[in-house]
Amino acid sequence: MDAVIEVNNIKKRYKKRKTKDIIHAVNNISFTVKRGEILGLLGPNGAGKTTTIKMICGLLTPDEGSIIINGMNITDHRLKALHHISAVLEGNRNLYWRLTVKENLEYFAGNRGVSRKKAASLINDLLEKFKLKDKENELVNRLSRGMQQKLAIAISMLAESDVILLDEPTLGLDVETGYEVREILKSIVQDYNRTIIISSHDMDVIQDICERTVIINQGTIVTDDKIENLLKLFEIRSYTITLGNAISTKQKELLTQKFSHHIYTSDSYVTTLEIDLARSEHIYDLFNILKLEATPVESIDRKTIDFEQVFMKIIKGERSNAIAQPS
Ligand SMILES: Nc1ncnc2c1ncn2[C@@H]1O[C@H](COP(=O)(O)OP(=O)(O)OP(=O)(O)O)[C@@H](O)[C@H]1O
Repeated sequence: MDAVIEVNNIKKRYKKRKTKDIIHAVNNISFTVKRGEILGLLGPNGAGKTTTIKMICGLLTPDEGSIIINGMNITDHRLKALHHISAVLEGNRNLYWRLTVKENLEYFAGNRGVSRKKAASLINDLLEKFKLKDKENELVNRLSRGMQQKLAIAISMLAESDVILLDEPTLGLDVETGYEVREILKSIVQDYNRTIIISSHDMDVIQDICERTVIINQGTIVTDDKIENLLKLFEIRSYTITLGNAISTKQKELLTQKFSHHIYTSDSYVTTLEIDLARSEHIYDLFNILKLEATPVESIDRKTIDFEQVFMKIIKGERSNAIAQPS
């Protein structure tokens, strides 16, 4: 496998200032990222995403474990390894607000050692690609948040590094600009063969642009899999069953004992049972409960499920044993 990044058993602890309590922000995380991949790093607030990203781009040093970039350990070959990484962490905060769009690009090109000759054509390409050409002479503090975010990502492209790390790149953007940023990120991977790690709370963005996701909760990985697989897995196990009549108290008790995640609704029009099965063969247990009172089954539908629901189920620990455990 052509791994650009290998994260091996990294740990990071913080000490709370007042109480001196230890927080295990990242607790033994391992994953790899292949060239040309867009990996989504997900997790609820405080899960450890930013700490992980900051360790990969060298802003924090892991307490334990190693990070290998293009075969180089960042502890042993810090400068060389970090040369392959660009990060957009707090978007517009890194820009020079009193310089124009073009001046910002020129400044950062010089800063990253791009020759003047090469910089001119590179900057022109980026202005075109990011649809910022007509704003090139505008001061950054006059730009919308979306334009500033696009400029921050364009700047991350100047160093021509293999990997781009993005923390919440669409946060606070309107729908149209958010969409434009997604398209730009996809094309960065396709046209420039870059690798992207993106952290976001926006599941639509993750579902749209990432093939694979690493989900972190309380400093550890709970899932590392293709988004497509996770959707399929949960869709297959989530059913909506319409029943011909209401079920008895005995049946309700058995359902609660057997299936921790189910919703039963019954009114004068319709009786339905929404149920998640940990294993597909558990459907037979359900049929046995229905058979007790000869409850007729009118229809069985697989529930359609979006990635946001999958994410919530995984975070709440409702994932089935069938989900691949991180190695
Ligand atoms: N400098 C710090 N000092 C002490 N604790 C910290 C520090 N930075 C982060 N933490 C704690 O470490 C844990 C992980 O934080 P981190 O910012 O990595 O999470 P996150 O997944 O990026 O969260 P969010 O989505 O809210 O940005 C949290 O409990 C956080 O409060």
